[in-house]
Amino acid sequence: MPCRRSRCSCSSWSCSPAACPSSGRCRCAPGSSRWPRSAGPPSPHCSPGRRCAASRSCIPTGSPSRSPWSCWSGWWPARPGPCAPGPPLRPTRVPTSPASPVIAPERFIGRGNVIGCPRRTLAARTGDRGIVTDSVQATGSSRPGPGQDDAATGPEAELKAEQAYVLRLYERLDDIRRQTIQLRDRYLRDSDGTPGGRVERDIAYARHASSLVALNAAEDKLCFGRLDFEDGEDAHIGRMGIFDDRGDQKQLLMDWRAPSARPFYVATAIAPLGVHRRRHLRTRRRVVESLSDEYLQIRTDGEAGTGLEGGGAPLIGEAALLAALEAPRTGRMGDIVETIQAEQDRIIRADQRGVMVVQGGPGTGKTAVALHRAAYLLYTHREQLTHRGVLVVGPNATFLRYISQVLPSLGENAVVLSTPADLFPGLRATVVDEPAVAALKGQTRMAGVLANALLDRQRMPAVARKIDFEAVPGRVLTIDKALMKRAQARAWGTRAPHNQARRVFVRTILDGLLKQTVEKIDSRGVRAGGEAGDRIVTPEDRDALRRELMTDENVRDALAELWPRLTPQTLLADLLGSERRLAFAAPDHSPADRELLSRPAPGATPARGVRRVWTTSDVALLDEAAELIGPDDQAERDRLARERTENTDYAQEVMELLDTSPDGEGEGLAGMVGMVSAEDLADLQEERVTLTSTAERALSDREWTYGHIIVDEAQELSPMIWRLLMRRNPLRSMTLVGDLAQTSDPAGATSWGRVLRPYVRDAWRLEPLTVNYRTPAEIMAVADRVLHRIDPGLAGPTSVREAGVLPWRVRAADGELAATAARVVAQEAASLDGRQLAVLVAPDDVPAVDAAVRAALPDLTQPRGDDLPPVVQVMTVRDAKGLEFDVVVVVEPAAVVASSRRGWNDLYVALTRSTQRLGVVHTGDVPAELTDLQDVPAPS
Ligand SMILES: Nc1ncnc2c1ncn2[C@@H]1O[C@H](COP(=O)(O)OP(=O)(O)OP(=O)(O)O)[C@@H](O)[C@H]1O
Repeated sequence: MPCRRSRCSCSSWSCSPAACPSSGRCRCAPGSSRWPRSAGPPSPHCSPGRRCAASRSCIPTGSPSRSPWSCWSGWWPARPGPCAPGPPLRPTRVPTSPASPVIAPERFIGRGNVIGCPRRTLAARTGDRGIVTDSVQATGSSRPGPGQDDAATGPEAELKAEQAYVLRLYERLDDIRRQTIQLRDRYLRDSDGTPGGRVERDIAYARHASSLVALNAAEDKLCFGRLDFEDGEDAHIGRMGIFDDRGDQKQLLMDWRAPSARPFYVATAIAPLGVHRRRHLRTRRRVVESLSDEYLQIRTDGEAGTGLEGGGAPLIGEAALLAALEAPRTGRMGDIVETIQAEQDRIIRADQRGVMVVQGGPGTGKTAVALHRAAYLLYTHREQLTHRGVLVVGPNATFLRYISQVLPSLGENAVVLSTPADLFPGLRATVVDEPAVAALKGQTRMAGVLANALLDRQRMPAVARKIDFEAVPGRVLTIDKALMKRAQARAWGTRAPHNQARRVFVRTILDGLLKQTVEKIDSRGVRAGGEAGDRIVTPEDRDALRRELMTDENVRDALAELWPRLTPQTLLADLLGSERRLAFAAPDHSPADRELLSRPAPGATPARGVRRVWTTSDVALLDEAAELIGPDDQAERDRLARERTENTDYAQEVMELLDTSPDGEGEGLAGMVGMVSAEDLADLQEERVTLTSTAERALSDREWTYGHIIVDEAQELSPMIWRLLMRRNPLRSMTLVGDLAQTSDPAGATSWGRVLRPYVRDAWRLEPLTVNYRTPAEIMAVADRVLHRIDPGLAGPTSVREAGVLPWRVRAADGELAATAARVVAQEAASLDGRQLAVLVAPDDVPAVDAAVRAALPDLTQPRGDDLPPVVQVMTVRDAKGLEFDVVVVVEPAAVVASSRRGWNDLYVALTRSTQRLGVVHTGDVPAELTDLQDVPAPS
């Protein structure tokens, strides 16, 4: 029998008042005697007949395409098991000791000459030995053009030979481009005009147009490497595969993602993989500017000679790598396809199945690796992934703009980029909750709160509901408690989400009301002298009565009251806006927490007619609510009907316009009038709509499931957002990149195991990144002290290079913080030469510092063309997440630390954004970790 305690949210068939805990609220606990054993009506907390392995209670999710049940903290596990406690909260840094099994066995083995590098890598400075590098740079006179004399010898000859080869590649690229354009245009011309032909034409056109985009993307740095093998073979490596169109159709250029190109990124002198020489080509447009060679044999004849015991990181293509790292930042991230390092390559090419976590400190290339992995997976599993799409989630819109060029530059456009806040179609949440509210809304128990909120809307009143219905004798119909309960039980029995289950609820109530109506009419007939058992109401009358009941306003009102049709927005807005509903749905939250939940975000004033301004933390709640409620089919049908009418009306207008237009330009179309109906034209319009790209369809469909999901800054996501993402990827093919030491979101992660266990148990793999490519060693030494403050057990990544400049600090007089910061920034800006500078401040200091810096540097604080950010920007650390700048000035670090619960993590992030120079401006004391920064006087 169902639980009958008045405030019990369990509704389980196996709970009886006697078995209910004395708390007054019955909770089915896994394995307890109250845990239901036989199938009964679904309850928001119990899953019939099964034990939950991962949580104390479970809720139905109801989407037929997915697992029908999910735990509060994840999906219903495939196999039942015992509840397991999570791992300790303490962030666990990946081991960096040589004994670690996760570190590649190859060790770095030195280098020879590096020409044109202003500074040497730390590994070079420590005198490592092994791979021998030679570089050749083109002089103005040595750059050969087509048909130029090739008589030079030695390095110059090499350069000329490469130039000739590269020109040949570009010729082929031009050929392929021409052919693609011809094909594309032929499809346009030759379409047979039938609806099928038009669809075929559009698909072919889209395919060739996208190939053309990829071909154009390959134009810059088409070829960047070459491998010479010990057996005398060689291969050029580049952005795409190119084959000769003559003779034996030999491969001229190998796509960097092809398996055979792998030695370019991982071969070392210890494991040369058959490679004798690795060559990096630096090109500008179609001109080869320089070459640098690494010989992967161990020398025995000189200083750089033998021995494998060098220290430092296993760098590949050091000259090219250093050139890339020393280059000024542009405000947009670039690809690293020429200089991917071995530990990064391993991650990029890893099996797409399962969940892989890439944990690495600042600047270790997590973002770069994640994006190159997307390109690699699309190349390797093109069919599957273009169809289902790849989703890349980044922390905010600024970050997405920052990385937006990387995949297009690799020729890949079929990727959906989104912030967590944009993952609920049709909603653009920009308002941010207070940290305490965001932390609460991010907790998994909010799933239970929403399930309770829904249950609240499905509760039946304690008294019968009377309905005024004209067609029945006495004009009154009654929905009594028994009928309500029967309808409720049948609706629950469908295990469908709320809106779908409503159909069954409504049908049951209507059946009951119809029965009453018929009985009343029949019994009136008996009273009027008929025989008992006579049927006055014919089957046709029954149908008519049913229709009347369905359309009767009073009946509809009663149904809407008993089992309302809901949207996620109404459910959540009603919940957060009502003390009573919150008290019912969140009984385990303290009154103070419930008050926080109901609090509108600071500065968020709803517009007229809008009940609530949605915040970024509401997105996951809305998605969860949508999962419980299910789509409102009726609303969708109404929308489609409305769209259809609009399209037909529009088409009708076009037809009328053509009919009256004078002959001339529109003649062809005007001639069609009379042959084509407005409906046909409307069909054409709808056809166009269905041909939108995978990315567009995926973004507009909440139930879309992606082939692979990549999450950057994954440590920032709340448990509720993880639930949303897992629903978008039931196959659990995911790459998550992040750094637990950089978590700043109050609801963010402190342990990967804790995040993932509810969804995949322990079946996820950890890949570490250990080398910092961004932050110079001098700055990292300071950041490491802050990291030690966060957790003495953590070790930061090893910087790959020094910048040659020590970090410094300037003390400002009291009340002079903003003005001094502006003077410091102006002084730095004088030598910026187009490089990027960021001023990172605590949120409260942004207005004053921003105003002072803008006043001092009005030109440099304006956005540039091509959607590029200003050269000088003032921002919070949170907004700078994932970004990097040539110069960083941190203003009042103590305020950064004090401004949030994870202030030390924020300071760590702030200190590690710079690629060259770091300065600190402060009034009060700096944190002890920064006291030994070089003290310099304030500029006047
Ligand atoms: N193999 C490489 N070759 C050239 N540049 C690289 C390489 N790896 C990383 N970089 C560069 O190092 C910088 C830092 O990379 P990225 O932003 O991906 O690091 P991250 O680990 O995501 O950093 P954070 O966690 O601090 O945001 C970028 O400019 C990137 O282009």
